[in-house]
Amino acid sequence: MKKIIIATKNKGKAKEFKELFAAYELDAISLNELDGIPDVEETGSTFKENAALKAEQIASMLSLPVIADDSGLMIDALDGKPGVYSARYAGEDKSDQANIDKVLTELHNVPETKRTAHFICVLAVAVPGSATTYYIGYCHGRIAHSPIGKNGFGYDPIFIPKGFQQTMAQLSPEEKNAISHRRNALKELEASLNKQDILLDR
Ligand SMILES: O=c1[nH]c(=O)c2ncn([C@@H]3O[C@H](COP(=O)(O)OP(=O)(O)OP(=O)(O)O)[C@@H](O)[C@H]3O)c2[nH]1
Ligand SMILES: [Mg+2]
Repeated sequence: MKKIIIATKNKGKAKEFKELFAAYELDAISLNELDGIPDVEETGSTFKENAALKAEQIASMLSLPVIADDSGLMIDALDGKPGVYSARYAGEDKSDQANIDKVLTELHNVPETKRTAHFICVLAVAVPGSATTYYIGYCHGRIAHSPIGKNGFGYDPIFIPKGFQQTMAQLSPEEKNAISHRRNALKELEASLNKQDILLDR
């Protein structure tokens, strides 16, 4: 099976990319499967900048084509927060539980109709010697009043996708992968997947 490298150390993302790329008969290799890859500092102020930093630094380190995902949750009542800081919203230790608690506290007293939010995923494709390309996907929904469900990762237990009555964490992996921001970004990339030199033969 051909391989593709995804510059992430997030186990939830890595699992979803394995599942999503399997549909294209591609094996998505995350940084957790490679030895000695340092963390890339996410110093950008936009999803695009951070996705580029991750993809380009790892691509130049490995001299191989690399895809990176920078993603997050944007809540309308919080002026788009947690946004680019989604992973570290409640602190540097990147605790999903603490992030969820912080969001629910901030949305305390915000009524149903004002709890709208969306996930965003920006994929950056870095190929050594070529200009980096970008693909964006969204998933719209609203924030629940309490966490429910055990699937997924991050804010999934408090995110109810549009058209659903359950949280993302109550959906099966197949259901999430059919509607997620990551899926929608990958749909944009799909057309150039075979055109671009981003697949590894070994
Ligand atoms: O409920 C969720 N379902 C999702 O599908 C999802 N996608 C992103 N997020 C949140 O946004 C941060 C990304 O930050 P991020 O792109 O910097 O990734 P990260 O730091 O976790 O790993 P890496 O890929 O950088 O190694 C994550 O940690 C999560 O908090 C999600 N939450
Ligand atoms: Mg990160």
